[in-house]
Amino acid sequence: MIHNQIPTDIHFMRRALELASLGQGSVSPNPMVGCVIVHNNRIIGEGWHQKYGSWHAEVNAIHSIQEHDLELLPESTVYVTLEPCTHFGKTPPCSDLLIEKKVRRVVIANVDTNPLVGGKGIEKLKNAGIEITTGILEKEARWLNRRFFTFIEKSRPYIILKWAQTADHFIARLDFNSRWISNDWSRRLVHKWRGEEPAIMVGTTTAQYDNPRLNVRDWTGEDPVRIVIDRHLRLSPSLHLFDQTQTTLCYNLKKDESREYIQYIKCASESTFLAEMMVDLHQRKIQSVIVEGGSKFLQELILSDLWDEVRVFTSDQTFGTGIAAPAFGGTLIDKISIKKDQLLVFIPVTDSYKQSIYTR
Ligand SMILES: NC(=O)C1=CN([C@@H]2O[C@H](COP(=O)(O)OP(=O)(O)OC[C@H]3O[C@@H](n4cnc5c(N)ncnc54)[C@H](OP(=O)(O)O)[C@@H]3O)[C@@H](O)[C@H]2O)C=CC1
Ligand SMILES: Nc1c(N[C@@H]2O[C@H](COP(=O)(O)O)[C@@H](O)[C@H]2O)[nH]c(=O)[nH]c1=O
Ligand SMILES: [Zn+2]
Repeated sequence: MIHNQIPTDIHFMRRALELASLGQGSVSPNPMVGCVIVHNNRIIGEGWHQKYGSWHAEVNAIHSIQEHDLELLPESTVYVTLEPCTHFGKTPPCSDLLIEKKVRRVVIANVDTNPLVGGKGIEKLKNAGIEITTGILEKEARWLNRRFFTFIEKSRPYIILKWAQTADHFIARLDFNSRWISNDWSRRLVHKWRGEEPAIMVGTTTAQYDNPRLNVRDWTGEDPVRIVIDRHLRLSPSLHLFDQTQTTLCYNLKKDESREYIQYIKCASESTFLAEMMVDLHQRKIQSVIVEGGSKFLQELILSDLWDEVRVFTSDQTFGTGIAAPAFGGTLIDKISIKKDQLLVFIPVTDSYKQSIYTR
């Protein structure tokens, strides 16, 4: 590659990433993918993967090209955030399409670690004589698709732990009342987040005392699948979680049972409970989950290294006494003030690829 091509490649890949991000919340368990087609520094086509099961980014980008520009394809560069696919999934392989259109060059951010694709797309394009560049904005693209890559590489959902704590680090009063620690604006942001993940999870005591709805009310977005831990089936069926307005999965040690909106999933033992739950969630293709407490359950996940992001709101209220917030160690990657609340975002210390984005 000619050295001075890199700033140009970064410029157009940034646009492709921007387009990819428009698929957030609609494409899971697929990755978000964006594509930009460029001829002589002019964008002639753009597209992104818009919905699970629908056309891939490359197809949408090619379809967006105006009739009179189609002849430019053999002299064009395709910027795509993920290696083009080679398999017949819900749509035909994108690598075949790019070969058929005889594009000159393909620039890729991430090689796909999906075993169905893994390097095969690049190989196929190269064999067809197409020039390939990889690794442009690789870390940024991996961060955007962190849910997808974690799901594929760790065979479990990407796990976001979220809680609100007082300035003296309590998540509830001693009588289990936690309404409300964070302010209206922070809680509205949480509703946006709920719409961004396919599933939301809480522990038994939280389900019992808060009787949460766990839906998206203060933002627009699809309601996530609700997941509750109730190992000994102590929860009352009259809770909102079981109101049949949305699917609820209940992981327990007692029974397997499937009803229209409620599925009880039995894990074999206490000691393997969390691991079994992860296997089951992976099988159900639940790519990510936001865990909204309580403290005990969050702590169990932290102790088992089952987390990828912590988002914690700290308000200016103090309780003096109460249920302590979970303890954890992580690397701070973001800090935002929301009126008087402070939102801090952490990732595990060991996640070097994510950290490198923030420490450059
Ligand atoms: N401020 C905030 O952001 C939030 C505050 N809250 C507050 O927190 C309080 C409840 O929190 P807390 O008392 O900590 O309870 P939790 O809601 O965390 O309930 C404890 C959970 O941990 C499970 N558990 C315990 N040990 C294990 C293990 N080894 N493996 C797997 N699971 C395990 C329990 O299972 P089981 O019981 O089935 O045995 C139960 O589901 C409420 O007052 C609520 O209002 C809740 C959420 C958020
Ligand atoms: N108290 C508290 C939170 N509590 C979380 O919100 C849940 C209630 O959800 P819903 O019934 O859908 O409104 C509750 O069970 C707990 O998980 N969240 C916050 O952002 N800030 C707060 O101060
Ligand atoms: Zn494809």
